[in-house]
Amino acid sequence: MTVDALPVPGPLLEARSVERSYGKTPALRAASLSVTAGEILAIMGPSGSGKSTLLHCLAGIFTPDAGEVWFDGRRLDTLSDARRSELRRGAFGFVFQFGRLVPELTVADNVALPLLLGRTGRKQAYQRAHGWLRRLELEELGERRTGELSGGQAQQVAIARALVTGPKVVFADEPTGALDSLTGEKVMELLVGLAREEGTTVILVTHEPRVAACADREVMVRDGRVTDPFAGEAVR
Ligand SMILES: Nc1ncnc2c1ncn2[C@@H]1O[C@H](COP(=O)(O)OP(=O)(O)OP(=O)(O)O)[C@@H](O)[C@H]1O
Repeated sequence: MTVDALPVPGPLLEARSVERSYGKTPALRAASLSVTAGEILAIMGPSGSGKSTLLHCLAGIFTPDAGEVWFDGRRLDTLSDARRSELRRGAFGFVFQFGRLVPELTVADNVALPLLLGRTGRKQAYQRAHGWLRRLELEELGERRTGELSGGQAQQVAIARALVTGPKVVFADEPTGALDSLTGEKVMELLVGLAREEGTTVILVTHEPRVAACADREVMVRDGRVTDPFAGEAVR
């Protein structure tokens, strides 16, 4: 065992005293958080408190200025950019507020894309993409351009794209933020239902208590620190 290896089982993903600033603006101050495999966690907190920055650090998109991030028994923040990108492609899926689908591509292309960017062959990538679209009852949209979708349809396609690689963790940053509340609820039910079926961990940033209520656990970020909203104390 190397110094940078944790015994397994342990937390699947963990931030340890993570600090991160934008220039002189501190966004995270000793933020600590740990998530177990299969858990659905909601991160809440006021605007500007550091939620998105924490999500980006956990996902290995940002590297912390100080502190550590561990994933599946390995130190994530000290990996090279190339290794972190590879790990993100294979083990993580992402759902963003506005779907962020590629408008020049069809729905099926968008869902197949994470596989095509990895090492999956074209035929298999499209088979899997169509399989997910069937599962979501969206198959008839496969050849449409994403600009022709409603907001709710676009988020469902984004969920298919996030899950198509069979990720261990899905990061969702305000996934219902651009939707009306009924559509948002349906999108959340879909995401949570599929994650539970697949055993996928979900880390969800949201402002909406109703969305957070779908999670197994809620934490609050305030002034760059993670707290338990019920205990009002820092989370270990
Ligand atoms: N690119 C950036 N450049 C400078 N400051 C930034 C940048 N991104 C975020 N910040 C600042 O860092 C702090 C935390 O921002 P972050 O986006 O993580 O908060 P948040 O809780 O996700 O906010 P919101 O709920 O409004 O999306 C804020 O003070 C914000 O103004």
